[in-house]
Amino acid sequence: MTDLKSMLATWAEKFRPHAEGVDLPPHHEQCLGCGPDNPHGHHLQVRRYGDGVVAEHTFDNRHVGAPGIAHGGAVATVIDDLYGFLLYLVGAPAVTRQLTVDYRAPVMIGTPYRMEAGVTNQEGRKLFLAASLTDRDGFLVATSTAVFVTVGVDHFTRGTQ
Ligand SMILES: CCCCCCCCCCCCCC(=O)SCCNC(=O)CCNC(=O)[C@H](O)C(C)(C)COP(=O)(O)OP(=O)(O)OC[C@H]1O[C@@H](n2cnc3c(N)ncnc32)[C@H](O)[C@@H]1OP(=O)(O)O
Repeated sequence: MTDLKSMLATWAEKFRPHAEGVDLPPHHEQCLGCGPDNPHGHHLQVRRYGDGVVAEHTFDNRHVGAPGIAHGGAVATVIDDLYGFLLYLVGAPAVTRQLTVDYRAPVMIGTPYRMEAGVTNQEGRKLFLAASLTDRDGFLVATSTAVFVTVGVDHFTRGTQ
């Protein structure tokens, strides 16, 4: 299990201002979306893009639903994790309260996609987020919205008790 103390030690580093186009740090080493040490993970790499974030991502054979097509849950996982990188720009930890995905076309295994996400509105603790997934021709394959709610760091200690 990821050591919470070591995660907290990197917290200030993660929430510092990030330059445009530079890779953002993973949430932690074992994160299913972006953790480099998770053998089952997606190893998502994300950059700041203006006020939002962007990633190029290719699903592989670990993420198959129908043959040759990515599992919808895998797609939702990666979108959810992409939203998690917006928190570095917002400057506060938050968790997913609601996630919707509109699957407009199949997401193909072995095909690179561009994913973008941004904050559309903020009301108190609630962050309203939106994301898109497009193929190399700019065809819109999936869209998403989410509501994240900011939490204190103590929220993350539950899994370690
Ligand atoms: C330190 C270590 C850090 C580790 C790094 C991790 C970084 C992150 C990694 C990221 C990885 C990826 C991310 C992940 O995988 S995050 C993991 C998946 N998510 C969770 O586990 C969250 C589970 N839920 C909770 O813990 C609680 O529900 C929380 C704490 C979120 C809020 O419980 P709380 O009891 O406090 O509040 P509430 O539930 O009454 O609601 C709060 C507000 O929200 C409004 N609302 C609700 N739904 C909607 C809606 N559809 N449209 C509009 N509004 C909506 C609602 O009306 C209310 O508004 P208001 O009445 O206050 O105005």
